[in-house]
Amino acid sequence: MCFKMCSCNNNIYTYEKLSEIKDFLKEKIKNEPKIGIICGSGLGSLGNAIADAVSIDYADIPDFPVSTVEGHVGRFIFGHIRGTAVACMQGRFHYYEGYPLSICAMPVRLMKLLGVSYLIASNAAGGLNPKYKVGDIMLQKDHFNIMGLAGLGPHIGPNDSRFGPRFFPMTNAYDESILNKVRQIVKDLKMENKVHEGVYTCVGGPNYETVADVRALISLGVDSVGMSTVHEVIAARQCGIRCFAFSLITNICSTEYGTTTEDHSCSTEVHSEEVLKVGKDMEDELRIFVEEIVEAISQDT
Ligand SMILES: O=P(O)(O)O[C@@H]1C[C@H](O)[C@@H](CO)O1
Ligand SMILES: Nc1nc2[nH]cnc2c(=O)[nH]1
Repeated sequence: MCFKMCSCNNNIYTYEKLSEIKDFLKEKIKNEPKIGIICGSGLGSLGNAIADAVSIDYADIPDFPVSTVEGHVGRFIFGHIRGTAVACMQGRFHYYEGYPLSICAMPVRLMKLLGVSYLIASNAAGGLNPKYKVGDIMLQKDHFNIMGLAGLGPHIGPNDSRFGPRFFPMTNAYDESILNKVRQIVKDLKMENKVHEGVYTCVGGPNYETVADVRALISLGVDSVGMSTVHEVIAARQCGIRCFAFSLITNICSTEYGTTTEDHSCSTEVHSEEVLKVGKDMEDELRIFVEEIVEAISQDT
């Protein structure tokens, strides 16, 4: 299948096509997943604690895109976390890979067809809020949809109401009742010193931000910047999935021009190696954090 799409959005992932993919997956999995989990860059190990795991590589799913980025394995893991059936994406699709936002967010619609009613999305992000440190976690209280303001979204083009209404609110995009449960988990796990709440934004990437970009985003009230999640949450809210998302702060975005070192790099530059390393360093702590969240959500009826 050709993944090229024009901006007028002839979405190849129609309801019928996603139903075919759903049927293909359903034959391979034992239980209907209740919670969908999307692992951010370097955070794939969140899926390693899944019991009764059935792994399905994206490459083995008919007509499915593939992950092209380091830190994104490119497979679904279906199974259980603390007794709750989950569908975990070890690898997501990004706009900068050349996929339109409708394809980047398509797996969320697929998860809905599989039975998912809650989404936990994670991302690696740069910290803009001066209080943030590398290794901190930012619970997404909200997002600022820069790409949407520029007319890009997962839902541009003809609307199939089986995926949800044409117009829908985003006022409570991030579910307050899940956030309350997570606030309690943060206290119980004694993580208050490294957990914040803030506003995330997704930019097109794949380059990181200039100093001017960073200063502008800060002035707009944004606390963390990445290259994903927003369009996934939009697709999720359109089809009625309740959402929780968090950023792992993998680097601090620089508001000052750095000094150039002898090898012509810059003292304040961010590199993808450090982004992935911070994810790796945090994997055990984050896995427990996500397990607790799954358990708390599963008590919600
Ligand atoms: O998939 P996420 O949003 O975690 O990935 C972020 C954005 C880029 O893909 C990558 C940059 O290092 O991390
Ligand atoms: N756009 C963006 N994405 C990131 N992902 C991890 N760190 C960053 C960052 O600083 N900027």
